[in-house]
Amino acid sequence: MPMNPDLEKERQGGTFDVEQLTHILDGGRDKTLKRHFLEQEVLKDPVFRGPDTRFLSREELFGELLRKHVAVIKKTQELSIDDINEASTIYSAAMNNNVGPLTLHSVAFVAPLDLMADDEQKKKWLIPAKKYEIIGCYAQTELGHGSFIRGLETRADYDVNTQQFVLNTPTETAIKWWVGGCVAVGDIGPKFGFGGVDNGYLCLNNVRIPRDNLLAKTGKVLEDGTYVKPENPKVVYGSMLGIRAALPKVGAYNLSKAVTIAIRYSCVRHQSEIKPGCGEPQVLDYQTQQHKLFPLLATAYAFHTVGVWMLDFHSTVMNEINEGHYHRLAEDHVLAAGLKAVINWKTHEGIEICRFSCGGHGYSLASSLPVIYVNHVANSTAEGETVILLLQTAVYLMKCVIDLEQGTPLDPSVAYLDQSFSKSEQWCSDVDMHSLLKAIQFRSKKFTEYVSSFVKKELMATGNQQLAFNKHKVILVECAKAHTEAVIMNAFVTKVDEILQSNPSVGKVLSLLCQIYGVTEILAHSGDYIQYEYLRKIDLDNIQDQLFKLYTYIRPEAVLLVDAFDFHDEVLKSILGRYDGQVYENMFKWAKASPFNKQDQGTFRKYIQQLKQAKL
Ligand SMILES: CCCCCCC/C=C/C(=O)SCCNC(=O)CCNC(=O)[C@H](O)C(C)(C)COP(=O)(O)OP(=O)(O)OC[C@H]1O[C@@H](n2cnc3c(N)ncnc32)[C@H](O)[C@@H]1OP(=O)(O)O
Ligand SMILES: Cc1cc2nc3c(=O)[nH]c(=O)nc-3n(C[C@H](O)[C@H](O)[C@H](O)COP(=O)(O)OP(=O)(O)OC[C@H]3O[C@@H](n4cnc5c(N)ncnc54)[C@H](O)[C@@H]3O)c2cc1C
Repeated sequence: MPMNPDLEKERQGGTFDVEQLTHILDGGRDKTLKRHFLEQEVLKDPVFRGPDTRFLSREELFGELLRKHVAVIKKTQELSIDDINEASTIYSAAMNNNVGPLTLHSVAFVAPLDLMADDEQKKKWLIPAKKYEIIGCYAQTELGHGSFIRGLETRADYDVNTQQFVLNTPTETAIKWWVGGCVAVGDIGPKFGFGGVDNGYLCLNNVRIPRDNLLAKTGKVLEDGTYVKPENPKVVYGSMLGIRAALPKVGAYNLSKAVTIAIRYSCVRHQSEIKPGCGEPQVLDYQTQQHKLFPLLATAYAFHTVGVWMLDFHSTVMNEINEGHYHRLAEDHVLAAGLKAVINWKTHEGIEICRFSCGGHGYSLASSLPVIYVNHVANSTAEGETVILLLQTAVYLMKCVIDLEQGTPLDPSVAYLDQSFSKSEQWCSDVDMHSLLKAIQFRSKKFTEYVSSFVKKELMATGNQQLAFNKHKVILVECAKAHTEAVIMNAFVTKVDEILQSNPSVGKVLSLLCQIYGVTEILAHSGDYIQYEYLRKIDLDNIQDQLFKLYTYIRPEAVLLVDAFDFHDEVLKSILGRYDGQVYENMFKWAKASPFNKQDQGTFRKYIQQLKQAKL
């Protein structure tokens, strides 16, 4: 199909090599080539062809996705793929923006086995689980409790005579609920999205399991029922850490899809007139459309950068723990918690803004933006609800303030809390990314000190830490968000500095995005900067001008920056986001193909005719 002339023109501009940026995003040219190969292995294989999942009922969708997910597993085994990113490429190429039914098996069943099973148990369960010879799920949440793990009611009573645990869900609120991939007892019913996963319920009534079913690499129960505590009790929470550490990159992936769709479509869509008689401009030429989408484009790059960094950090900590070193578990936990919470929340807001920016066609499943949204938004609840996780990060920051007072060294990701910040010169409208980072770190430091003063006062008054925290949860959450933004901006600036050395033209365009991210974050909290006397009104006015100026620099690069995400049309599965920009013809073709247009529903005659007979 010929290229839409608008997109063709967009692709003639730009100041950087798109392919080189794709290689950077993938982690190198070889990884890009391998990704292309794996995508083609899926796209050319007829087993992955099937009905458009956007037209399917819940039951049909589950069946079709299970069929495809099994084919993904077979293809992954056939190609002997064990790299997580490569396996994800095969999965994403097949799933059409859905979550596959066996996802929980790999992310929530295999991972804890890897982390907490001893060698014997690994042989017995981990090896067959990795081969899908046994399928598992993660049944932690109950009807009555999800966030508050210490409130879970399920019982596991040890029967010393039979060396067994007797499992019971003694109350209705104890029923295991939301269990993804739980095909045992029942499905919890239709959901907002996640239609590909059969989230189930599980009632346990004197279910007996052998003593050695308790994963024994950390804690264990001896034959006489004695419980041997793990060296570090918190490692038991580690099974939730793995998914949380991966979800920032999942957020970046989903936001990258949404901005690709919205920016390409905004170049194809012409609407209204700026100068009468001079034709309808591309909607991306409106400053308001740029204000919706360019901060999100910058955010997608920022989230990808910090998502890759988080996964590397987590993998290093897990290797340390496997060797018995737990000193970085706390930092890993609060980084994963804060990044998972902030990134997934801002991503689902961003996907919605992308949908809105496509007008009516964004609301159609033809755009796939609703599909991407409803499947992504679960990530702000699943694997740790947003506020719950931010509170974890906030409590850690309160401890950092005490550590600072006591002269205890801080973890690297919070070292800036021990720095002094000063800004004397007036900001003009070309503030560099390092100065923006310093400002964001300054705000986080001041906010942490401010919140800590309230918590301390409350602690003095009540002597109860939980009460003190509970009274100030709103500002504790904001404090955790401020710190997480400092982590994100630091990762982005560090990566862009590195790229400026290796590939100046790519680095330069990314530094513009980094400035957009930083300026947007500062303007979103301008009151704090005035209150802490770090910025004056003139500074804020100047960086507002800077933001609009940055939009003019990014405008000619925008399509190339989303092309660099390199989503194959079959992976993006969006008519608005097609690489060739041939939207209208394909929208009409897609609509005509809808089953709703295929068979005469018969309902018209059945009901409307009655009205006519009723002599209106
Ligand atoms: C492609 C997308 C796929 C997505 C699939 C999604 C599938 C979804 C699966 C699920 O949803 S599984 C269920 C997830 N459930 C949760 O996340 C529950 C959230 N709640 C908790 O984690 C805990 O209740 C809590 C909020 C952490 C509270 O724990 P607790 O009541 O024990 O009190 P605290 O004092 O806060 O914590 C004790 C101690 O432990 C440290 N800690 C807590 N969590 C972790 C962890 N994950 N890793 C390491 N350390 C942890 C915490 O910092 C405290 O340390 P100290 O302060 O005592 O030093
Ligand atoms: C798509 C999806 C898939 C899932 N898959 C699984 C799975 O496979 N296995 C599994 O075990 N679970 C699963 N879950 C459950 C998930 O882990 C829980 O929903 C999540 O942990 C939130 O707990 P909750 O539902 O009890 O919400 P609640 O904790 O009841 O939250 C309700 C509200 O109360 C607030 N709140 C709660 N506690 C506090 C507090 N201490 N301070 C301040 N505010 C508070 C929360 O912020 C929230 O606004 C899944 C959930 C979803 C949506």
